Amino acid sequence: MDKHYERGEQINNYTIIKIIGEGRYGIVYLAQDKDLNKVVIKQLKEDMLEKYPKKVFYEANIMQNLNNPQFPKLISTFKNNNTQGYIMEYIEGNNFEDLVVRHEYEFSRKEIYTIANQLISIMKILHENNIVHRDIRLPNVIVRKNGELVLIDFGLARYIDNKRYLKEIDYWYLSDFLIHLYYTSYYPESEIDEEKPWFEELDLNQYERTFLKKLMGMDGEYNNIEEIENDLKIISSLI
Ligand SMILES: Nc1ncnc2c1ncn2[C@@H]1O[C@H](COP(=O)(O)OP(=O)(O)OP(=O)(O)O)[C@@H](O)[C@H]1O
Repeated sequence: MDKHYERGEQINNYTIIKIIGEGRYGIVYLAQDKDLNKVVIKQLKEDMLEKYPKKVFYEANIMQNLNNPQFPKLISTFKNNNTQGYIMEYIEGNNFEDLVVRHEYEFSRKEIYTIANQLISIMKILHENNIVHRDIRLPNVIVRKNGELVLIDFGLARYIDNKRYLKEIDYWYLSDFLIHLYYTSYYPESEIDEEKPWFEELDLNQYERTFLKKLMGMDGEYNNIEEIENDLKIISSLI
């Protein structure tokens, strides 16, 4: 059984405030230093450490190589008696799942294009560093108070190898992310709505539809991020 740190306990001079998540790989805590600066601590589960001693540190390794405000900074790794893991910068703000599900926020076209643009910039940094994130989903993008987006959770991120780990998977996730935002202003016409795919259900113009499909590889495919940027520019200029 993995140790679960309680409120007030310490990991490397950081005081635990509470658990904010627990997945297959680890237990995630919110903690603070003596000046009350918050950090996030990821404690790796013992069985995962045993099974995948290298893989479980990919996230820390990749974060260490990304020095940019669009990603949380890795502060340090830790190894105590029975626990191991890493400590990272805490990003204050709402994630997109909170905005969509809890706040029921309806995104306008203009906002969706701005978000798409920011996500593309984030993907550009990643891919230039040869990293594919593989999990760009609503809960993994936080909006800071100043409107900047931050991508978190590099648990599935890998170095691009053009065999198993391809950059195109992030294009697919970008499309899926944007489709979720389009759905925030979608209201079915009748209660008993027939099952339709998103590209028929959503009120998209032909450029948006092709853009989203192409990102998913359903209608041709993008070869690079510049092509994606160009198409988004055209779409944005039409509103
Ligand atoms: N650097 C960070 N700053 C702020 N919040 C964070 C940060 N990293 C993770 N979180 C939050 O902590 C919670 C758990 O994090 P995370 O998703 O990485 O782990 P998890 O619980 O194992 O989830 P999953 O199994 O879905 O990957 C989430 O609510 C996430 O928004």
